[in-house]
This record gives sequence, C-alpha cells and structure tokens, in this order.
Amino acid sequence: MNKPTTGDFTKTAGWLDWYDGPTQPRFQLPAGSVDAHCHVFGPGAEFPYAPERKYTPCDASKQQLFALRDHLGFARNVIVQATCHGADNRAMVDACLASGGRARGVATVKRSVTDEELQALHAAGVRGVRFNFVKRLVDFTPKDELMEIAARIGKLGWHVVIYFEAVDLPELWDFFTALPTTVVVDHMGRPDVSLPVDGPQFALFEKFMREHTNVWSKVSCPERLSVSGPKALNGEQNAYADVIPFAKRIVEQFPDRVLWGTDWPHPNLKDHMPDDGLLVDFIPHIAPTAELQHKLLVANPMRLYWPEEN
Ligand SMILES: O=C(O)c1cc(C(=O)O)oc(=O)c1
Repeated sequence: MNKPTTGDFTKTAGWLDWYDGPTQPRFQLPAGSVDAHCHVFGPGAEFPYAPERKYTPCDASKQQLFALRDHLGFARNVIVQATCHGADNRAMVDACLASGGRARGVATVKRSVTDEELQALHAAGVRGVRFNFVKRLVDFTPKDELMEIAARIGKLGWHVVIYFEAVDLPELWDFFTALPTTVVVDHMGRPDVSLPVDGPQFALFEKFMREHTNVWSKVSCPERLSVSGPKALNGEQNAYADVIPFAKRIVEQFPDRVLWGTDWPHPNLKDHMPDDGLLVDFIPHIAPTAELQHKLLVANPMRLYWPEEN
C-alpha cells in the first residue's frame, strides 16, 4: 500500500495516520467475509472535506481500502460515511461504484434530500443512513428531522446506523426505540469497559438489544474502547483483553444480529494506530466457534447488505 498523503488540507494536530504495512492475519477469515464498518477519506484533492467537519484526516482512498480488503482476506466492504465529509456522500459513493459490486454504503443525508437523490444513492449501493450523536463529531440535528428521514429511507428497505456514547443511551432510548427500521449500533454503543460487564451501564445496552429485535450491533473498535490494551502491534495475539468480555457477550447472546468491521482508517485515535492484521486476529476471541464466526462475518452482513443474494 502507498503511504498516507495529506493533499492540500492540514491534518488535525496530533492526527495518527493509518498503519502502513499491516501483517497477514493468523486467523483465516471465512470465505465471503464482509468488513462491515470502514471508511474512505477523500482524497481531499478530489473529494474535499466538508466545511463543517470537526477533524481533518489524512487521505484514505478507495484503492487503499480495496488493497487492505484483499490483504486481510475480506471479500466485501460496507463503507460508512465519515463525519469529515458531512452529508456530501461523493467519496463513499465513488468507492461503492468502483468496487464492482463488492461494496455497499451507509450515507449521511439531510432532510432536504430529494427522492431522486435517494434513488441515486440506492443505485450506487447505499443501504442505510447514519445518525450520529457523538458530540465531538457532529452538531446536533433535531430528532423530528431524523425521524422524518428514517420514515423515508425505511420505504427503500434501508436501515439506520446509530453512533452514540453509552452514557447517552438513557436520554436517547425513546427516540431509538421509536425508529421504524432495522437499527445498527456502531461499536456496541461505546461502553466504558473499565466498568463491570455485569454492571448497569452494559445491562442497559443488553436490554436495548434484548427487548428490541430490530436492533443489531457492530462488535467493532476494541482499539477505541480498550483501556488496558495490550495494543494490536508487534505481533500481539491477545490485544485489548478488557473489551473481550463485552463483545463476546453480545456475539453469544445475539449471534444473528452482530456485525464486525475494521473501522479502517481509524479516525481520531489518540494513543496508537493498530495493525489491521492483528485486529482481525481479535475476532476469534469474541466469536470463538466457526458457526459464530460465519454468522458475524458472512451470514449477517450478507442478509443486511446483499439480501438479494440470500
Ligand atoms: O470515534 C470516532 O471518532 C469515529 C468517527 C467516525 C466518523 O468521523 O465518521 O466514525 C467512526 O466510526 C468513529
């Protein structure tokens, strides 16, 4: 892979570039595995970053994403609109169109989006919209606007992806549980993994999934959630030990409603940038059997993003 570039934009101070030269995973992904959460950034010279963005990343192009896909052994990608592109979906759409049917997308849209624009996104491979409630990433959008968007995209058979912090789940509960579509939670709703896995914070998330069978979760981003490490670097085969009990519990309890993704190119990490090969080696720690691995990596993402192939 080529080294990250910055284009004409100035990266956010302290920005960590994605890891160049990931190792070959030891864990062999099942045939047809989907990296169900990853992004493209720009390149800024071709697809400028949004004026309202909260960070400026290094570029991470579709070619670099596809090279990583092939290197790690994934068959397909789900490319999630990154907040640094706001509601300008061109970079994500361009990547989906260039993938030869091997990528689907999740967009960010405003209330003003037209039916024709939604149709064009659908034709490009978009199957969901993302609602973001992480305050460091986006400005607030009124919930009635989001609900209106959810009703419109639901008619296309799309779902809603939600990103929020665990402490905000109580306040967002009524809104989330009123959504009329399948709802996919990014990164397990960002639990504080220094709290007990049996404690009230994670119990609320489990209740959310148990009582609402339309709710799915990505069991991704141990590198973001871990407090203890060790980091997925230098051949480490037991990375992010403190995240394992949380993710494993969700995989085992809800095996038909979980997804996994690399989160490449890993926006806003402050501490270290993981080796994506070693991140793949994290998977068998949270999905210990071949059956769970197949559901997590193949059957579930295919059902949600390529239903016509089922
Ligand atoms: O935690 C984050 O900083 C983060 C940001 C974005 C984005 O900017 O879209 O996406 C993610 O999945 C995670």
